[in-house]
Amino acid sequence: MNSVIQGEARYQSGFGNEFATEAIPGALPVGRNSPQRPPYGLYAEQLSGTAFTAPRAHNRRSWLYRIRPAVMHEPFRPVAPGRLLSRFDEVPPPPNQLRWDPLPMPDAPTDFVEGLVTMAGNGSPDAQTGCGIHLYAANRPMERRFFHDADGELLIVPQAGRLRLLTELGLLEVEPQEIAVIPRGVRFRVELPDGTARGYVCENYGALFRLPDLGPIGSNGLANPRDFLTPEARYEDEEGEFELLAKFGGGLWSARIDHSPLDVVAWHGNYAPYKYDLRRFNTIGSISYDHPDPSIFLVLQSPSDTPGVDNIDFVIFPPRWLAMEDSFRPPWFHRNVASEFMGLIHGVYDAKEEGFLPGGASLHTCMSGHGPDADTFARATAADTRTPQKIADTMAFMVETRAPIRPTRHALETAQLQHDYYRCWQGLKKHFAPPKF
Ligand SMILES: O=C(O)Cc1cc(O)ccc1O
Ligand SMILES: [Fe+2]
Repeated sequence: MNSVIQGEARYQSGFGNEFATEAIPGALPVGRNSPQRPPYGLYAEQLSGTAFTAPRAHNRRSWLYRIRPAVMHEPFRPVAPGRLLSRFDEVPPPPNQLRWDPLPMPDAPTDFVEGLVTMAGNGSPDAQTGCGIHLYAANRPMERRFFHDADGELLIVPQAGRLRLLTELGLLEVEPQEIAVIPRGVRFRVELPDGTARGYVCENYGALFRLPDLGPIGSNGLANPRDFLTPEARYEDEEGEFELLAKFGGGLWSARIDHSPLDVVAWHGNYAPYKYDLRRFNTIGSISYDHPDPSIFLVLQSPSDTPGVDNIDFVIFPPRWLAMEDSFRPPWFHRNVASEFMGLIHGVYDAKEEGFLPGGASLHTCMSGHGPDADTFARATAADTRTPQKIADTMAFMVETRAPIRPTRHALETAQLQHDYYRCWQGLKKHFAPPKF
């Protein structure tokens, strides 16, 4: 088997492959999914991430061979969801440009789920369209508790501190500048190897993230499929008092469970968590003139029902060379029918000299004007564009959505909101000098 070993974790490479993995040799049934008696007394269970009848190219499901079936837990009861939300009608969405300082690390003991704070979103889990955009800041591991999100798949973007994601289908270890995707419904718990962790989560209510078509780019480029890593099977055989948390219907629920649900000894299929190192992205740009549309930086897309118009585009702005001649090289001034929520993982973003901090966030909603701040404009209009320029030490990302992104009440009332954000454009000078006739 083509195994990729990183630290303690073992992965299989490829995007959406038909993987097959067993923690004990012989645990995977051969030739059928649901034999009368699966090997070693395991239970067979199917986990479907798309409709049974979805076209083969988009059909995602896995078969799990586990010590106990997932149904074995006590009833779920609602619990206070903290600041984790799936409703975006609390406040009228302002058309203002918004920006936030990083979320402070918590004072009180806070695990990954407790540390989730919803900043914005659109659509709804029931409608199976849109997304929730959350930040997290955590300082303790999830102990004796597990979580699954029935509302959407979770795209996790660590900004500070590594995460150990122990999932039903195996272990993912991710660090800042890597991302992880946990499919809808997959149970997991999060440990913090560095003691604390902070980052972003995009909860995708719509179609599963996939790699975009490459069109005229050809058969390689952007995020290459083999750089996506899915864990090999790994299981816990533990009994005791545990808690199973579920996000469902926008709410948070809790059930007692008397064993670890991470008890999948073997699995096969194409519905599984994965991780990707954003530094592997094959960035493509202009080698003649002009700054291309940010779609050139697309890592993963969640398509909508309208061809070419995505529910979510997950886009990154990685280190790269700028070679465009006689061009304004940074992102241009623009307004967009789509809405743009951005985060900064590392370094400085090339459209903002200051104020957009690692761990911070910005939101430029449908048709709100934005672009380079006054300092960036001054620098870029004076730059010598006869030579290429390297943008190094940077990693920003954007969650771009078809529907307007609506901030939560918390996002508009938090102390992290930068009330003076608009000022970064107020220094743009009038340069108009018409010819005198
Ligand atoms: O607004 C932004 O900073 C994101 C962005 C970057 C870019 O290179 C082109 C368009 C765009 O919206
Ligand atoms: Fe933009």
